[in-house]
Amino acid sequence: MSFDEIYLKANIRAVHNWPKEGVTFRDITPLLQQPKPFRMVIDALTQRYINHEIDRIAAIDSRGFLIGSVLAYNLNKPLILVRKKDKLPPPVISESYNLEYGAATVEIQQGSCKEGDKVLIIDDIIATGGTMMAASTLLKSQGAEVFEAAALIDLPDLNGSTLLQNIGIGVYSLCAFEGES
Ligand SMILES: O=P(O)(O)OC[C@H]1O[C@H](OP(=O)(O)OP(=O)(O)O)[C@H](O)[C@@H]1O
Ligand SMILES: Nc1ncnc2[nH]cnc12
Repeated sequence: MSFDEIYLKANIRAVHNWPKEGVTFRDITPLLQQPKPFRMVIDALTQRYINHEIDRIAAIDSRGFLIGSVLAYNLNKPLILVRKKDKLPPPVISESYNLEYGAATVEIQQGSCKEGDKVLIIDDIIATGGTMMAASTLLKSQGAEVFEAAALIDLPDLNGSTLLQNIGIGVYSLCAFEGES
């Protein structure tokens, strides 16, 4: 593990049995409350994507907005909001999915991307991969391509990143919690 990964992980709090028994919630609020690790996240993602031909950034409601909007600003790219159900004004398209502790529906506005656009999806965490998968389905239904699915945290034990890679979606994360409670 690199020093940067150890440092980022040290600023993410484990909350056991929340929001449900058996789930270890990875709380990024300590990281957000300190400029240094938050800047590390944004700078690392900016460096990774700055020289790539990406047309748009899609950020996922709500924690993904915190990272994705700053990244879109840094990379000077249009921002697509992938929002929870009934938050975006119509016309929207919807996709439902399961996540580690429940089920949800996400939506994007029709016309938020164009045929052939290369879209980078940003979220805070990949767990089961259901949210990234739903976002990808919505974007692809509009003719866009997913450039990569990027997150601050991966939880490989929940197989989401493997699942995404198996269907041809590249995955990138800055740190992982594996075999850790
Ligand atoms: O890989 P998955 O199993 O889909 O889980 C990851 C998703 O779960 C969390 O979102 P949540 O729905 O809790 O919303 P929030 O960001 O508004 O807290 C997290 O922010 C990711 O979007
Ligand atoms: N374990 C977890 N911690 C934080 N966010 C999550 N989203 C899905 N699973 C999660």
